Amino acid sequence: MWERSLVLSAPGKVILHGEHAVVHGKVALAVALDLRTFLRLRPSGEGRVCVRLPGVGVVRSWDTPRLQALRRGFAADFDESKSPSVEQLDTLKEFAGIAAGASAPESLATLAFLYMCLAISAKYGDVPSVDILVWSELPTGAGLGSSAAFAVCLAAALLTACGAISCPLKEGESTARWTEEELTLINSWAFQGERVIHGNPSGVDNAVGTWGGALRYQSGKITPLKRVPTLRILLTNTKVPRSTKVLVAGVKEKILKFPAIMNPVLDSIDAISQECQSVLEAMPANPSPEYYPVLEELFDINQHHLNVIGVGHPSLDRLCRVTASHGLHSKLTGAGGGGCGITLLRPDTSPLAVEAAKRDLCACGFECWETNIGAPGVTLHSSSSLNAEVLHALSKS
Ligand SMILES: Nc1ncnc2c1ncn2[C@@H]1O[C@H](COP(=O)(O)OP(=O)(O)OP(=O)(O)O)[C@@H](O)[C@H]1O
Ligand SMILES: C[C@@](O)(CCO)CC(=O)[O-]
Ligand SMILES: [Mg+2]
Repeated sequence: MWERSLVLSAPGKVILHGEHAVVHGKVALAVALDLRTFLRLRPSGEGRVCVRLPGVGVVRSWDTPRLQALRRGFAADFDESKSPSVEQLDTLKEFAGIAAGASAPESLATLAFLYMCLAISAKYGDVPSVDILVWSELPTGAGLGSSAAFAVCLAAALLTACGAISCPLKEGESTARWTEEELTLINSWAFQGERVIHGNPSGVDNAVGTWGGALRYQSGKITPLKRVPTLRILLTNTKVPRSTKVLVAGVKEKILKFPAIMNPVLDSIDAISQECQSVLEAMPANPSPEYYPVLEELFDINQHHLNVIGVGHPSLDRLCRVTASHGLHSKLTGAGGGGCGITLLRPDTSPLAVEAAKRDLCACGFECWETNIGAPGVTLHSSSSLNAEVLHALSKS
């Protein structure tokens, strides 16, 4: 029986360059955000697994013997190296009463939870009777990697609860992280959760959620950036809803339809990521303004490319126009089609210019805030180390 309570968290992410192209083997540069998803796991001695996801309106619980019977009834093996099969997902949908083609946030979140719970139980031993609550500072479905932060939290909690990885938080410590080997296992199971939610993810979002910091990602290869300057980034949420799964599928369709037109665009995005990496690694920790014109131009070119591959949106065009009227450069981040955009702020951008841009963006109905990037990856917390807002959210849910 599991007897400990755990609280852990994983960060969201911002993709500087390479979204979508990374699904097709190109380079992406991504950084962890100071907005996180939190998961609390508590023992529940009732022979039930209970999951509450207030962000998507889910409250579900299942008897552990029913879950065990379902897992035993699966013909195919669960493995972190194999994609969830259509048959497995159909069986889980039927079990959870989710309609065949359902793609609502609550259906995908429930399905990802059930898949990970059963797959991890099948491989490492049954997940004990627990009560799981997930709460997030991230907007859902807005391009900031909320699905990956959710999947990373679930992977870390479930692997810990069934003993596949350690529980590294010692008495008296406020936070702790897992070993590299354990992080690799968390990342590979989080990727499975992303596969349930996204269909065909590249893995960049869960890599950032797991390792945090700033990294280069290409075809599963994760390389922390050598040096990351302090970048000031304004994040704007257009609040236009969209689905990463649908947008990724749309890009694939376009590539299949117009390979000779689309592949050079993806190659150009790849070159932008590489150029940006060279500039960032050459910049001192507190860079002077001279480095910024290149970074700004790369934002502009990539934003055009993202429109060409079909993931722009009038709200994002508006965001770019509004910030351009204040001399600032923006691009969409994540899957596009609405969601969030990022605006690069120069060290010499005056607070007045930032305030004026924010005011105009808010007047469009957008929400915007300045962010810090390079946050730590998945982390265990002692309850006493959590800030008041998180404690409040976890206790009232
Ligand atoms: N806090 C949460 N609780 C439960 N499920 C969540 C939570 N956050 C995200 N999800 C799941 O992730 C889905 C959103 O994922 P999606 O990939 O479309 O957007 P995103 O991850 O926010 O953006 P992007 O992939 O572009 O960075 C939701 O539909 C839901 O199933
Ligand atoms: C659009 C995409 O490139 C980034 C979503 O944050 C999808 C992926 O990499 O899985
Ligand atoms: Mg996502």
